[in-house]
Amino acid sequence: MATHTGGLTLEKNKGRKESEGGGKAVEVRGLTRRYDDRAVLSDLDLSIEPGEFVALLGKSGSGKSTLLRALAGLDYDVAGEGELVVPANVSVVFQDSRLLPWARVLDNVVLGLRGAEERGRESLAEVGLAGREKAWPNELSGGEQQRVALARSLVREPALLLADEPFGALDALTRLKMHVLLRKLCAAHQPAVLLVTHDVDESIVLADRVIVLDEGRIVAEEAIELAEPRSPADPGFAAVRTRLLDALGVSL
Ligand SMILES: Nc1ncnc2c1ncn2[C@@H]1O[C@H](COP(=O)(O)OP(=O)(O)OP(=O)(O)O)[C@@H](O)[C@H]1O
Repeated sequence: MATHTGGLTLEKNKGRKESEGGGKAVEVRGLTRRYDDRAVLSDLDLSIEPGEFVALLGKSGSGKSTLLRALAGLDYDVAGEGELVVPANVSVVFQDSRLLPWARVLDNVVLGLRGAEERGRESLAEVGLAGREKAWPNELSGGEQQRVALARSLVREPALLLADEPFGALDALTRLKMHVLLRKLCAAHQPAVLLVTHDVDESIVLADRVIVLDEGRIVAEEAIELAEPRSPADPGFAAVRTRLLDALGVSL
């Protein structure tokens, strides 16, 4: 649906198509997005393989969330061009869990899914919350609420998981535990993942590939091929970190 404001043509989810299976999990071609004539994504190309984990780093305002919203089908207030092909089944996790406060934990997980209670219980067990099905969201810690958000995403077996700083509000120790959990969940479910993060070490620990965005363009890309378990103590880890920080304009 197109609307007109101030001479710009705004079109909901312009150029976004659902793939018919097979091929890449994500294919972005020539994606440009503008707010008030200012391009925040410029002619961006990106593809993600099925099951591939891609982390997206970039300074504040570099366009990370704009890209994620475009992939999620949530950019209805922005002008632009380009083509995006994404799977039909996409789940999104945000920095805040966005649980419904009036629904119990299990109901949050299976909301909108028919006959999925057993799968919902299994998902909660997978994220370490067996026995908490009947709790209310406000009875859980921030980390536990994010676990529920992950269970709610994964119970839908998404072909693409989009995560916008999902651990950004958690303390350092909880964040490390969530890294271990997310790696385990991704190994089990194999979604393609695009994770937006400000945390360079988090990107290296989790991703198969790290991309750096600056002013709406990809300025660096690193395939992460480190020995497991990945450790910041590994000299290879430190070398990747230095290159990524350099791309982010931070010199040590
Ligand atoms: N609704 C909007 N109207 C106008 N400008 C916007 C709007 N949303 C985002 N922008 C601008 O687009 C640019 C990119 O924003 P975006 O949220 O994608 O950045 P980001 O890389 O995710 O930043 P952060 O790391 O701070 O979340 C910013 O300069 C922002 O001010």
